[in-house]
Amino acid sequence: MSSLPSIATVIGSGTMGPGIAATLARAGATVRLYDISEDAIARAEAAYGVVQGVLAAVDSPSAPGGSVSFGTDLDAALEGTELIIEAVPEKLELKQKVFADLEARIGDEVIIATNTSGIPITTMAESLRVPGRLIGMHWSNPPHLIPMIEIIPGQATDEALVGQLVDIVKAFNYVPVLEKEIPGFVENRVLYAILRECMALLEEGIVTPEGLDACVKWGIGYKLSVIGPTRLLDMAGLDIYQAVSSYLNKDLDVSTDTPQFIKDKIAEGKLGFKSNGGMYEYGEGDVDAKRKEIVTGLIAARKTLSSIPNV
Ligand SMILES: NC(=O)c1ccc[n+]([C@@H]2O[C@H](COP(=O)([O-])OP(=O)(O)OC[C@H]3O[C@@H](n4cnc5c(N)ncnc54)[C@H](O)[C@@H]3O)[C@@H](O)[C@H]2O)c1
Ligand SMILES: Cc1ncc(CO)c(C(=O)O)c1O
Repeated sequence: MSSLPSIATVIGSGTMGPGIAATLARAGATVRLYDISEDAIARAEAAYGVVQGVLAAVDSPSAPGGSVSFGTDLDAALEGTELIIEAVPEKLELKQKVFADLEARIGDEVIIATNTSGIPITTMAESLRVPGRLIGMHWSNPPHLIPMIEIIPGQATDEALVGQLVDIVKAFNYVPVLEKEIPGFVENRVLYAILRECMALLEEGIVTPEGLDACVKWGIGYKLSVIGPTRLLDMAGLDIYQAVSSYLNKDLDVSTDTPQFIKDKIAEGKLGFKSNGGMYEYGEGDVDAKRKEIVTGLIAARKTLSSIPNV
């Protein structure tokens, strides 16, 4: 755990911040979780116990001395910090304002890692006093359960920082995936390619939502959780891939915009779990039950996947 910073600060305690803070703290870091919203901090404090239980259940690496403190005082959150992880909403101007507020308070040696889902690091760094300190650190949701982090240097990122962040990620036993900068990074490019085809199949009435979920979960997710797409091609045979891709690729969806039926749902206020309806409808208590089922499933799957060889 020697590469782990002693003190780290997480900026933004919404969906991602608390799980990120808890993961670092369990590995031994003193973590300060900061938000501008008192309500968000209160929610994060309430959720922290649950997240700690989940980390214990998956046997997440643990070292003594770690802690999370919660607050809306930025100066206090930054005192002595070595690593800042920014997890505020995905808006370039907001992130750049946050970076300016941070840089007014920290020394040049402090690392800023951004959890952006895909805004180019190079663009974000343009407004920084010390552009070399900014690097992409894309956690996957839920961050305390998915043990993989994409690391994306921008054009201005210090070369030494790349290796340093790789070592930090390894120190809490996550898998660092180093990438070149590209919109959406690798994980979301693959996910959005899958989602584009899925939404087109639904829109054309080819399959029901239930059928689609079962097909992707068992036919694709189950297999890919064990072998990965590159190895899958070796298992299937490159000749089979050529035979199928030669007629299928030209038939796949290539739309460049969000599907109209998704836009219509959003216009009706159907956003998913957060509005008790989206792709599916949810009655009283259904969303909480589904959330629990998802966490239980992810815990069980992570334990299993951690216990089998990387093939
Ligand atoms: N939600 C996901 O599944 C997910 C996954 C990977 C990456 N990300 C990325 O992580 C980042 C955060 O996403 P999220 O889903 O946690 O967002 P969120 O909206 O749930 O939470 C953001 C938090 O930031 C706070 N905030 C707003 N302005 C602030 C400021 N100036 N200073 C401090 N805090 C401020 C808000 O009060 C809120 O609590 C985004 O860049 C997002 O794209 C999200
Ligand atoms: C649909 C979707 N879009 C973005 C993200 C975060 O980058 C996720 C996720 O689960 O992490 C997602 O599911």
